Amino acid sequence: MTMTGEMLIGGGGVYGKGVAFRAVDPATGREMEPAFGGGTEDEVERACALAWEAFDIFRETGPETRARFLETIARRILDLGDALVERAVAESGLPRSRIEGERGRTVGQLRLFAQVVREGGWLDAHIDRAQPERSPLPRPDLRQRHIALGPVAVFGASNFPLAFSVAGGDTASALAAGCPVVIKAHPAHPGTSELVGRAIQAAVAECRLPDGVFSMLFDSGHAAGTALVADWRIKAVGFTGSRRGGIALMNVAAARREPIPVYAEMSSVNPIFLLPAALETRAETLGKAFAASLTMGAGQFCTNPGLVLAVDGPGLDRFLEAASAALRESAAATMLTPGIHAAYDDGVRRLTARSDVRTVARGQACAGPNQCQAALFATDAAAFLSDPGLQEEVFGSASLVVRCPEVATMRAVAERLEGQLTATVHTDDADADMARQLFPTLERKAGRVLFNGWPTGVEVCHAIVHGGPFPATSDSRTTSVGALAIRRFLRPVCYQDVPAALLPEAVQDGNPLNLWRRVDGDLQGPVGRG
Ligand SMILES: NC(=O)C1=CN([C@@H]2O[C@H](COP(=O)(O)OP(=O)(O)OC[C@H]3O[C@@H](n4cnc5c(N)ncnc54)[C@H](OP(=O)(O)O)[C@@H]3O)[C@@H](O)[C@H]2O)C=CC1
Ligand SMILES: O=C(O)CCC(=O)C(=O)O
Repeated sequence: MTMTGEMLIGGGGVYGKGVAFRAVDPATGREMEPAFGGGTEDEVERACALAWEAFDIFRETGPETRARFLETIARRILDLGDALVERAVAESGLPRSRIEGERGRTVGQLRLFAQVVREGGWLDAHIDRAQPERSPLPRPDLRQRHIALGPVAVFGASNFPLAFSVAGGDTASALAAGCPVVIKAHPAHPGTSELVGRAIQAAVAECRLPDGVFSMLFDSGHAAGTALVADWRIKAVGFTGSRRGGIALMNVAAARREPIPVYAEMSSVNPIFLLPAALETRAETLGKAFAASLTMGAGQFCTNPGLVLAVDGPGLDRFLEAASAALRESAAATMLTPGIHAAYDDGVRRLTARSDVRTVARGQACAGPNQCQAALFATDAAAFLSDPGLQEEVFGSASLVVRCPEVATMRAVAERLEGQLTATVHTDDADADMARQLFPTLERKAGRVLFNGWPTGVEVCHAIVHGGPFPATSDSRTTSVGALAIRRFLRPVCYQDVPAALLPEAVQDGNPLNLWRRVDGDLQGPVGRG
């Protein structure tokens, strides 16, 4: 498949009339062909009009049709073969093995949502039958199911060119819910986006769905993305990126005549709590494993361990020695874009310049453009508690260790943290009481609490939560990874005394979709699915 630089509007390709841009290979700093035409409000208008036209038909497609559509997208992404992998490697600077793994995750995610759609639990069907004889008032017939919210705008993320981009988790979950998707591709990987977008477009045609189910826009500035979120036909937004970008889009969504939900995953430093007995027994192992988690993918994960809390003492010293030794050995790695690299260097410079922060170790020096040289810093709890600026994420392989005088201070620091995607505790048996005391705070602060592991690497499954209180996300009630993500794009509708002939299948008397349903308060299983 050749790249044209076109946006995909419904079934067609349109070369944008806005400012054109090219992808940059961050490993060489060189621009790549072709040039991609930036979108204008005309293309946003057309994509939204088509999505709206497609909405009523798409949301009422049966579970089997929608599941097959998701599986067809997965197959067509795999059919792109090496061309996709090579382009994604060149545009992101990420190693081939990582991109191949990410492709597997993307395809697995689409297939997981196919399974979720078929199973039907997302419809959450309830029936409370009429009680005409009830006194003092009769009860009407009431039935409830969930329906798709409407067309969804998805902003592709820079740091996952496949799994959080054009066919990533936001797109898969929105399509699974029955929402057409208009994606604003990330300008860091437009070629990868076009290839994947064309695979989705071909899947739409193969499954004979309306063209407007999927469109993809480019934007070389913020105008098209802003117009997309402001368009009345868009009913929700999925975003992964910076706090500034996420908040800007939340403000656009909130200022509309009809405000809409924005599910933005933004900023997290993912605190690691090293409890005393764990440090005592395995400080060296912890230090080495921490450095591996910190430097994975040049630290360009929102789950990167950017903050470490421990009680000051010999255990922490041993941890720092081991982590520093591993970091000093770590090669500098290419970052995703020149902009992300510049932001990283700025953040490191800011910390280095502070008198209350000590530079503990740096990774190997940069050997090419846009490289991340890992950095480990330390401060004390008093300094950390007195300056909220020390909580700010430095996106990349940088982390700050906070030395606490006692365990109670670790709790005090935990209480002052902003919302997080993850919180991790390293414990041994002798730490059990302290872990129990910390636990309620961590549950309040984070979407995922982990013990004796590292936060990088998110499992795509039913139980995962990749979310958390602000600023980790804009809405802590849900997740952007895993099966539960479909809920973001659904809303309940109640049908009161609606004639049988008009009732949707999910709440018809004969249970034609063979669902689990709650009928008059009792959970009833589908035939043959016990
Ligand atoms: N926590 C996390 O998961 C991640 C955090 N980041 C952070 O974000 C920084 C920049 O990376 P990037 O991925 O480009 O994230 P951004 O938030 O800058 O951009 C993400 C997407 O949103 C668009 N966008 C940003 N601001 C606006 C706005 N005001 N109005 C309309 N659209 C907007 C961007 O368009 P355009 O590119 O045209 O500006 C891009 O398509 C990193 O240095 C890092 O700090 C990045 C990735 C993941
Ligand atoms: O660590 C992961 O697998 C997911 C991380 C993520 O969502 C992100 O970095 O944006």
